[in-house]
Amino acid sequence: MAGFIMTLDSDDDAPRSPSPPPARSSSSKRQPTSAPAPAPPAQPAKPKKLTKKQRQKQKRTDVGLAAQDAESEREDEETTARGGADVGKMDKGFVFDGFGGGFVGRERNNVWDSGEAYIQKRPNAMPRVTVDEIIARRAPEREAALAAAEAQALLDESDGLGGSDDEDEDGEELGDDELEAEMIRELENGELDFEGIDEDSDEEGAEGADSEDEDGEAESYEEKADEETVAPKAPAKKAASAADVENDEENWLGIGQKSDAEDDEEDDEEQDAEEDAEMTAAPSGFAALADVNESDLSDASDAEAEAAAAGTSAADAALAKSFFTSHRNTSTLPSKKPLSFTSLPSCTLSRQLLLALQSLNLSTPTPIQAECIPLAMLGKDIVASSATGSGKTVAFWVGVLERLLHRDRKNPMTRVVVMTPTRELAVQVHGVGMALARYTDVTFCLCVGGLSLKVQEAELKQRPDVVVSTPGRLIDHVRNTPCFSMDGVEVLVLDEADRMLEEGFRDELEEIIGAAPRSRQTLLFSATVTESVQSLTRLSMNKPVRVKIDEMGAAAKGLDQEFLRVRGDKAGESIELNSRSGERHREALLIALCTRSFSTGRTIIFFRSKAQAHRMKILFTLFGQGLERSDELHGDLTQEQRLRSLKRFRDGDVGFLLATDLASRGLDIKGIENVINYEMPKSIEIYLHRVGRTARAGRKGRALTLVGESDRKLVKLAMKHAPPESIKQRTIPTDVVASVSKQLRALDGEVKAVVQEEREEKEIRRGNMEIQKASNLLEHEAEIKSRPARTWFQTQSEKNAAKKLGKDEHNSKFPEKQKKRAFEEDEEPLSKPPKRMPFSGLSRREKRRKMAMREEEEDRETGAAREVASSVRAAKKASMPRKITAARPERPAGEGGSQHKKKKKEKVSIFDREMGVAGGNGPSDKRPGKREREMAKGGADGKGAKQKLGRMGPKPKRR
Ligand SMILES: Nc1ncnc2c1ncn2[C@@H]1O[C@H](COP(=O)(O)OP(=O)(O)OP(=O)(O)O)[C@@H](O)[C@H]1O
Repeated sequence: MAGFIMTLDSDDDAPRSPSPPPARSSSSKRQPTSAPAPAPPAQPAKPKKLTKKQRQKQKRTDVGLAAQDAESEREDEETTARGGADVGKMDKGFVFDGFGGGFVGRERNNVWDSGEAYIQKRPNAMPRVTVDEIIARRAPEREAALAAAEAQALLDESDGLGGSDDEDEDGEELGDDELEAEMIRELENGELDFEGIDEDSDEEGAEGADSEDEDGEAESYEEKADEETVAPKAPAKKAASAADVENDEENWLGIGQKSDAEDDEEDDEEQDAEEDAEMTAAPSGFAALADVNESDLSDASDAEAEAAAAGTSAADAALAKSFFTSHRNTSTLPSKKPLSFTSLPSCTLSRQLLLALQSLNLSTPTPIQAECIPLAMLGKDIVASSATGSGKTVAFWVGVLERLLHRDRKNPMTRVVVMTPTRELAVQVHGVGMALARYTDVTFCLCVGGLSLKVQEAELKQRPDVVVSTPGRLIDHVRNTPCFSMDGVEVLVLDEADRMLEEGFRDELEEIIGAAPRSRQTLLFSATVTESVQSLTRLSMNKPVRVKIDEMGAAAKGLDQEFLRVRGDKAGESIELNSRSGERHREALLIALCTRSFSTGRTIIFFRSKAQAHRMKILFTLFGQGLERSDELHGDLTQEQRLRSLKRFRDGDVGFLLATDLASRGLDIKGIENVINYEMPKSIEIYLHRVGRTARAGRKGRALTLVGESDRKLVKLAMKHAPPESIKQRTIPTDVVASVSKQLRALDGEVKAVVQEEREEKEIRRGNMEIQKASNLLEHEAEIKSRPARTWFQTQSEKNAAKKLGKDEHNSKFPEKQKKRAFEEDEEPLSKPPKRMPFSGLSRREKRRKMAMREEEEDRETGAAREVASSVRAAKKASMPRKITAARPERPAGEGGSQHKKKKKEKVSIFDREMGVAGGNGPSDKRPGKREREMAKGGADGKGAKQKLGRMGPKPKRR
């Protein structure tokens, strides 16, 4: 991680006036203090000899003046810059006065880099080979293959066989080309969705770089697109359906259409007929969204959907009334003059914090800040929500830090815990806190998974005032780090609170709440705070104040939302219904978009699964044309890789970040201009958080979502809270997608080869790890064994169950068909039926039975190995010191068996025993089994029996 630079305490724009010491991470005396600006050479009129003390005083004054001058100059520059067009407007008259969109950048501190100090240093660890490296490694091979293919094509052409692909290629190739040709035919016939570009996308089309020739070809695409829009190429017999599709395309978002009662009546019959047709014949797919009001989305279901999205019901509303302390936003009243951080109502911020805010170019509080800071300083519990990018992080930090400035310094302990759902967000929040506390003596520790436990333990020993953490690592420290406890916690902050209250975090949250004192202050922040009081009651809050700035479901003000409709490969078929070909089309669409309309600026692309994001990274790199400037961000990477990806994206080294929902919440990266959703998540919350990565802090941004038929409800919800002019429909020219699709198909072999190499690399790495582990164990056995085992509050199965629950909850927000769509790396030709899993289609019971049988078979096969293992176990047990107990009378032979046997023996009546009956309930004289006979032979102490048992091999599994 040599690339990481700690610039947190760089003094680039820190005021040079005398200031309190900078905030530090508890172990980090590592931060150098701000260097004073060089003093200008003093030119006294009459040189006069000064004493040492006077000289020092003079120097200090000069430095102070110089710093003040520099500061005021900088302020002038900033004021000019702020007047520029870059400053966006927020509702309720608020205008972001800073540059916004990131505490990172030229003049800001790289708050993200605060995680660098915690990166785990494993000198012996084998480095992971990235996709880029593998593809670079394979470059010569690939070039050779391409050259060979070209030569072959030339040869074929000269032989007169090259005219038709269908005739001259071998079987496999022919199949692919046939499919390709068919697809192009369908596209041309209007059966597929990729229609001509519309007016909205003209501009972008012109900007876009093309696949082969950056300028010329892009223009020609555009021309074609225009032609297609005006007069779509379609065979005569298809003309009618193509026109239908065209109409459908034109109004499917319903922009500018009103659901008037009159129109309703007129349209009703038509719609009914359409709906019927949709239900019976091949559905026309994505019926115009303009009709959504009248068709399947009735007002009632609308309200339902919204209530579901907001998590509310009438009962909830009543409960909420009694649960919350009523609060009226005062800072957003129309009559109210714009506030500043120095004139917040009923609170005065300390100088240190004001200086820090100023150094971050923050002078006017956003509405959420103006409301929450005074309440937080009063020690109130808060449940706060406002749109993405509206400054919630500063809103909680300022109040918390202000309270900390009045702490009892003689009694150091962790008083504030801030929790976030993801590690990256924790790094960011920690960085912002450090930046705001730079002129205070407040100490911090970042405790997140994937980063060094040792560094964290060392810092926790120093009793930092603030711990920023993810839930899992926090619990780990509470249980296993002796010097850390949550007994002194006075403030608990849950950032992205609604996510933290989801099932996946439920148990962990309960554990943390249980560990913190009841008297603490609890602050909950999110753009989509849950309205369900039920889940909030779990946090045992004390009459919280509900601060709500924006409507639930509202996206950031400067956001343009575009939707690109995706259909399946047959007319009217939704993309979800034919997964594999559907996936191919989406891939082609995405690549076409990224090479044309989204080729400039920074774009974050969201995928539902890690596999999808990774596959797309391979495709992007192989496809080239600017797409190789991309990185992936998901849970399959190491923490170091994750942070590095973010850094490269932030610094503009890569233009595309291919991410999972890991990056959907909270991340504040300056300069993200575009967000693309590879598919629509099935919840408005996830959608809002994803698209909220752009258009932050009053800036402009663009979000594009590929939508299928089943996404209609959500598209409508997204449209509901957005101004109509911010909603756009995008289409891509048919031939562009077809051409991309063809190129992607040509890459299939290479993709497989890369995946194979990755697999091999992984195996090698795993093998090396095992060797490393074994040699560590041999070398440091005593030390390793003497370490106390780390404990966890759940058993492994409980942990797995909780994990699964969380996953299920997240997945439930995607359509059923998409859930199964996880792309298989070893993809089969489209014509083949999907691969069936073993035992798929069987009932659960039958499946279990079959699995048990298979296990048994395996057991039998590996019987020899098991026998050895169990003999070793038995020998070990035998060599263990025995418990010293009072001597027992020797049992008669055959009675020293297992617990199970003992129980059986207990049932034998005294009468039977005296009569010498071997066992059983009656005098039936059941013949002793093989085990009993072995035991009887083994002697009274049972030792021999155990050894024999080992030799006998594993006990057969119960059916
Ligand atoms: N008072 C302010 N004036 C100007 N810019 C601000 C102000 N407060 C915060 N910002 C800027 O707003 C950006 C977004 O802030 P922040 O990350 O806190 O948003 P958020 O509301 O937490 O978003 P999300 O819901 O996505 O987590 C930051 O980059 C910051 O620079």
